[in-house]
Amino acid sequence: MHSDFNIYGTQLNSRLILGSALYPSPALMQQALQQSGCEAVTLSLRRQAPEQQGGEQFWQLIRELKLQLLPNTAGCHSVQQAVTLAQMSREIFQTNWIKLELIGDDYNLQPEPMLLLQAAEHLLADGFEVLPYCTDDLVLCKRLYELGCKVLMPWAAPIGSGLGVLNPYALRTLRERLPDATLIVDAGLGVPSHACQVMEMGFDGVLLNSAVALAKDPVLMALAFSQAVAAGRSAFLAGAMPKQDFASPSTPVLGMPFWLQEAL
Ligand SMILES: CC(=O)[C@@H](O)[C@H](O)COP(=O)(O)O
Repeated sequence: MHSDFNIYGTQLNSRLILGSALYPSPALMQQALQQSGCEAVTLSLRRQAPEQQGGEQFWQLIRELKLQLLPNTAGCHSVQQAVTLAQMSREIFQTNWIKLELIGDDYNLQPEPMLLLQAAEHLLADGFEVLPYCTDDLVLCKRLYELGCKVLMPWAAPIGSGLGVLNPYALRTLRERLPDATLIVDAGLGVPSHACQVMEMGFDGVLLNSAVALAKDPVLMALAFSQAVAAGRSAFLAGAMPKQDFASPSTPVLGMPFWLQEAL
């Protein structure tokens, strides 16, 4: 089916973006990415120290997949760090995409909103296509969008927590108030139903890592997430029935049964 999902003009058929860290082995990472059908993968120059990830084998397997690379600035705490890492990533990975992560609190890895705005402005002016990882705060998201970030990545919950959507009201509000922004929920999803939930809300996509990489069977979990994302998207397009506080029989009992009518 034709997809209208795009990131800064690059069309993607899958609305699932996966991370490349924390897998039991590079080979399992490759299989999980393949099984998920994802077309973009996020990776970090800083975190993915070659010796921790299987060295050259890691890069070889990533290259073989021929996915869109989404470098991220994971672990950065200042504008300067994030900008420098983004520039290095652009040179190495040959892409203008940058997932901008700028951490303001080390306990819950919460993004630093003020520095995020500064760094986004700087990178946009430098020709980057910026995907900021942000909280679900409406005003912050509006400011990032107004700066020129066409894609926003609000969190569902802290990275690696697996808690799922902590504030459905905030995410619903973002979707309603920023109808033209591409909104990808990033971080904190633990099980496929969490991904399905945000897709049903009308989010454009999801990005996740831990839930797949740390599953007992990452390959099967990758498949489950891709199915959940597709199901949530179809449900959003189909339009859910309205909720109500009272019962309404789904099998009408008005009138006379047809067999009784015939007998009379
Ligand atoms: C891989 C990556 O970019 C993470 O920083 C991302 O935010 C995913 O979070 P989870 O690991 O909670 O899915």
